[in-house]
Amino acid sequence: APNKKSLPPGPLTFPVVGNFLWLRKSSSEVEPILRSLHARYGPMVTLHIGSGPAVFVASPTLAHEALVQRGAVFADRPPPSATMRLLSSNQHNINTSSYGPTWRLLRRNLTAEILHPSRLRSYSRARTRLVLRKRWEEVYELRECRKRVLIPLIRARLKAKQEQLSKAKEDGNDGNGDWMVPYVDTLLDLELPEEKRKLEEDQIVNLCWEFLGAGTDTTSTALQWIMANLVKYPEIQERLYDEIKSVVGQGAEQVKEEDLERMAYLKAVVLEGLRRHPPAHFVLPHAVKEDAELGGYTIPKDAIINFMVAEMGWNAEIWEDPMAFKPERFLNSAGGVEARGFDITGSREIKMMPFGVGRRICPASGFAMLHLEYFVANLVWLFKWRTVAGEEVDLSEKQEITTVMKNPLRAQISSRN
Ligand code: HEM
Repeated sequence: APNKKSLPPGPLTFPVVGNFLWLRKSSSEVEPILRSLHARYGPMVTLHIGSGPAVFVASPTLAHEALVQRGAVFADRPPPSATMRLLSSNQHNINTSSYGPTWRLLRRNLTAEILHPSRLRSYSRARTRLVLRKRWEEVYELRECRKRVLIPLIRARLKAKQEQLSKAKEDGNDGNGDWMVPYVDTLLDLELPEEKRKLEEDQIVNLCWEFLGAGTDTTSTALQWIMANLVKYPEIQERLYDEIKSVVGQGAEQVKEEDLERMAYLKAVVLEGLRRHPPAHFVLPHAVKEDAELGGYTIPKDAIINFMVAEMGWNAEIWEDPMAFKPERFLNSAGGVEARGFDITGSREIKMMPFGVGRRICPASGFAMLHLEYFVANLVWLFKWRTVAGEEVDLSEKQEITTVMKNPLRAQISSRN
């Protein structure tokens, strides 16, 4: 029986250099090792890496207990490293701030003002247009698009933002429809709870960076995985095309946001993409403010605790034939409803958690779902996607900031009309 006073089991020493905080390289080296440690020791294991112990939880039931049932206990973040403190303007952004009033204020500002349904439409249109407007070459690389369009865009925006910020008060310029401006405006108005003062300029730039950074790589990675599967499995793409046609009607110029909720198979395709290929294989590191118990073990307050997102989505006790890409697993026998009603927040039970769950769940999960549906629907409605002659879609993974395709998707696309 586990000793109630002890950390979860694990190897005594573990020769990994690097840190887990930002899901970088080391996590891809550690993931297969963790898998075998879980097979040997059970659903919770401890690794001693860097400064303190890091506990990894593979069980959806224990994740639900920690993050949902006892959410407030497990909602903290570990103290940042010196570098991270600098990069986050001393923890003045959402993902690094500890569980408390500053975190709550910044997070509420984002969800209430920016990710609010009334604003979603213009954001998602602006971002979607970026990709759809691109010249579509016969063979097109989505990842190239990420590099060529999104990253320069972020750089330009940030630069522009810094310039705009210094001018913002004088000319009240809305930056010519610049879609970041409303967020900046909300940030200019905020007063920090403990310090009773407005945000400083670098903190505002930092929050904009978080907004762009957290949303761009994750979303484009998910999109690429989904499109890769639609190229690899043309019958799924055709079924999706048929569903879109039945909703928007022959000859429709594009799929509109309001059409999406009538497309159950579309939602199933996006969910299956996030289950089989979650962009983040782990959540961001969590911590507890006081020593806490979980699964019969102690989680000390200096430990990192993380949850194995990808493992949960691939759990054979929950998902039949888990490594196969089968959107219809989300449909009920009547062909709908279940996918539309699927609870991605895991509030009742966790079957997958691509956005995390509980207090620290991705604040943009709804936005990201909507955006992915909008992208996928339009890309399939406007173009037929096929493998490039003589090539096969390779679903091998590679760890970057997110888990991306080792061999980026290449596809032959042709206009549908
Ligand atoms: C497919 C797209 C996305 C995926 C898969 C995703 C996934 C995640 C995950 C796994 C976490 C960590 C949860 C935890 O630590 O427990 C997270 C946190 C976060 N995400 Fe997302 N995300 C996506 C899109 C976005 C977008 C579009 C934005 C912003 C517009 C965003 C903003 C954030 C922020 C601010 C946090 C930190 C939350 C906190 O610490 O309270 N994400 N996301």
